[in-house]
This record gives sequence, structure tokens and C-alpha cells, in this order.
Amino acid sequence: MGEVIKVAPAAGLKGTINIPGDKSISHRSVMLAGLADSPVTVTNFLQAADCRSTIACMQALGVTVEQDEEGQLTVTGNGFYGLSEPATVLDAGNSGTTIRLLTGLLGAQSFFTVLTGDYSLRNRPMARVITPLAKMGLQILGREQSRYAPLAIMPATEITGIEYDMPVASAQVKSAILLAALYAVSPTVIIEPMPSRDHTERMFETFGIPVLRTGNTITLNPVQKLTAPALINIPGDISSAAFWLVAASVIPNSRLTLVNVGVNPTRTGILDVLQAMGADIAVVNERWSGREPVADIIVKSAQLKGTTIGPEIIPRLIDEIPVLAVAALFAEGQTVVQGAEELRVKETDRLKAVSLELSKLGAKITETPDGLIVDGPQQLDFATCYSHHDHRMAMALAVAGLAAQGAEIAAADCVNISYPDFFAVITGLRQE
Ligand SMILES: O=C(O)C1=C[C@@H](OP(=O)(O)O)[C@@H](O)[C@H](O)C1
Ligand SMILES: C=C(OP(=O)(O)O)C(=O)O
Repeated sequence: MGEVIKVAPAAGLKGTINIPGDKSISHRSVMLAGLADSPVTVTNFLQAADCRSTIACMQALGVTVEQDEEGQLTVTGNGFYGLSEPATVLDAGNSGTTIRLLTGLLGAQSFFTVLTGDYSLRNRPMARVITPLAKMGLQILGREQSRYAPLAIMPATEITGIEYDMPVASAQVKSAILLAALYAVSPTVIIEPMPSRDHTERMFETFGIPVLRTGNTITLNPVQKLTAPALINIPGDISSAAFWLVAASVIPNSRLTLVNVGVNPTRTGILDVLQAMGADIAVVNERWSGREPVADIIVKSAQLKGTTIGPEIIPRLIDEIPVLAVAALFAEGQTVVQGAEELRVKETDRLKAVSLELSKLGAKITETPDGLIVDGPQQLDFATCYSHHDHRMAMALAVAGLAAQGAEIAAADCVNISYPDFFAVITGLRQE
């Protein structure tokens, strides 16, 4: 069942937090640097299990990844055609980003690979990447009519560009197509239903690959080589900062400064929603980290009010919904989440898990086919709840416990997936 962690209620949270590196950008930095022909230093890389899965896969493909005592990485690839056939199955662990992006990248190589992952990952949909990649000529098979991993990836023969109208807004699907498209003989055009996070496009530009973007359409021409930067500095992850944004908002007597938070507009839906709910949030010291915008964020306690989180904003806060459901419990009035059915195919079914586990704490929350309805404010009780081995669930439940009567969280060690220091940080901020 994993480690059980007990969180006591907090009388306030105060302090400064250096937000750990962005998970999405960390994955992409190692993948792209692994295709370069000169070493790339990566600072503030996210040292967490998902990103370590990407490192291990890239190492198995012949890329050298060295780490110093401060966790700084040096990635040395063998050039754009320099990946080599791995001697064994590649394990993406719990990471959807690792398996889906690598499916695109490896499907375009001239060797055979098998990709798998843990129980959760082997039950997440893979047809969404295999379908467009097959149209490009990539040959990928998976379990249950190619719906699930393990995936067997055959050597590529000829890869053609496609024009692809994406049925779901997914940065992982978009990125898998873009990685394969680098190796195609003709241009690829992707049309997104709504803009999803654009870290791959920005990282491509960092590596000298032009990406044409007009509205929701992305056009990429094939390339022969990358021009690597000497250094990539990863911004802090706003999806990790999200737990502190909500915790400080709903726990009276709180004031937190979140340092070095990535504020890429495709990721800042959480700021828009919390501000609409009446949160006291100041975004200061805006600057650039390469092609990604970063800022510091000051958040203080505030009485929140309910809001509607509609389909159009979902891609910009997709991983923040569990913790936003916790915010809604403390807000005055109704909060409605709509168009969030993608949450059902994450590490766990997050709509179901959020309703079930917050109910154990005494919350009244309605699960709908594509979202949640929460009427606040509500009184919560102490209870034992379960993370479903989902890191975002574990951290959202911890915030609920901190803000109410405490909580015991079973299988809380899954925070290692994206935020290993999460519980240690709480200890440093807690006001008694
Ligand atoms: O591309 C990425 O790095 C990610 C994309 C999102 O998934 P989808 O593409 O499935 O929406 C997100 O939920 C995930 O945590 C990271
Ligand atoms: C859904 C997530 O990640 P992934 O898809 O990479 O497993 C997440 O981090 O919340």
C-alpha cells in the first residue's frame, strides 16, 4: 500500500519556497539534448521519479547523462541520428509524458524498441499517439489492438509528414507527432482543438528548429540536425506551485513567496481561476529563462468564492483540478468543473478519486461525467484517505488535511513522482 503519512492541521503557512523544476520541460530537455552533437548542461532539472525514467530510457539509447552533487545534468548525445538500439525493454515507470513522447521519437528510428511502464501506465490510452504516428508510416503495436503498452516499435522505413486535426487537446500527443515529424520527408501540420502546453515547440526553437505557429495550427519542416544550446535552465513547475497557491489561500494566517515559477501562458490557468475566486496573488519579478517566462509569486490567505471552470480553460490547468477541488471546498458558493473528462485517463481516474477520497474527509462533492460540482464552504473531518498511487491526489489530500482537521494519506510516497520534498517543505512552513 506504500507509506502512510499523517498531516496535522496548520495554523498558517509562512515562508519562501524554491519551486522544483518543471516536469514537462525537464523531460523535453533530456530528449532533445540527447539528439544533439555537443554536450548540454541542464540546471534545475526535476529530480523526481518521472524524469529519472526519461533519463534511464535515454541512457539505454546510448545517451550519456552525468549528474553533479547539486543535481546539475550534463547530457551528451551522439547527434540527430545517433540513438542506438537498446538491449532491453525501456521502462517509462509511471510517466505518461515519457512513454508518449518516446513513442514518437523512437518510432522514427531505424531500430526496434519495446516500451512499457507500471500498472497505471499500462492502463492509460496509447491509441491516441499510435493512430497519428501510423498515418506518418511509423509501425507500432501494443497490447489489446494497440490500445495499451507494452508497445513494440518496429524500425522506421519512410516517414511522411501529415496534416492532423487532433481530436483531443493533448501536449503529449502533439509532442509525439512533432518528434516523429523531425525525421519525416515532408512537412507536418497539426491543428489543436485548444492550445495545450507548448514546451516542445519552445524547446525545438531553443535547439534551432523553426516552428511555424498560426492560431491553433503548428507547421514543422523536417530537419537534419539540431543546434544545441550550451545551457538550459529549467523554470519551476507551476503544477507543483499549485499546491502552495491553494494551501496559502485557504489556510488563514498564511503568506508564501514562491520563487522561480514558470508562467508560460499555456500553463497559468490556475492563476486565472484562483484570481477569479478572489485569491490574493501577486505575480512579480517577471523574467525569461531561455524561451520560457518565469516569475515569483506571492500568495496570502483570502476568502475564496465559487467559480465555473469550463472546457476552454481545462488544458491550461489540466493537472491542477484535484487541488482546485480542494480550494472549492473552502470557497463560498458553487464551483463547477466542466469538460475535464481527460482526468479519467491520468495516473488514476482523478474525477472518481477526488470525489471518493474527499468524501472520506466528510466533503460533499458531486462527480459528473466530465467534471465536479462542489458547494462550499464545507466542514471537513479527520480521516484516512488513499492517494490511489497518484502524486497529484496525495498532495491535494495533504492540502485538504492541512487546511481542515488533518488527514492520514495512504500511499503518500507517490509524491516522489513529481515533488519528492513536498512533505518536508510543509514542515518548514507550518505555523503552530
Ligand atoms: O506534455 C506534457 O508534459 C504533459 C501533458 C499533459 O498530459 P496530456 O497531453 O495527456 O494532456 C499533462 O497532464 C501531463 O502532466 C504532462
Ligand atoms: C498526468 C501527469 O503526468 P504524466 O501524464 O506524464 O504521467 C501529471 O503529472 O499529473
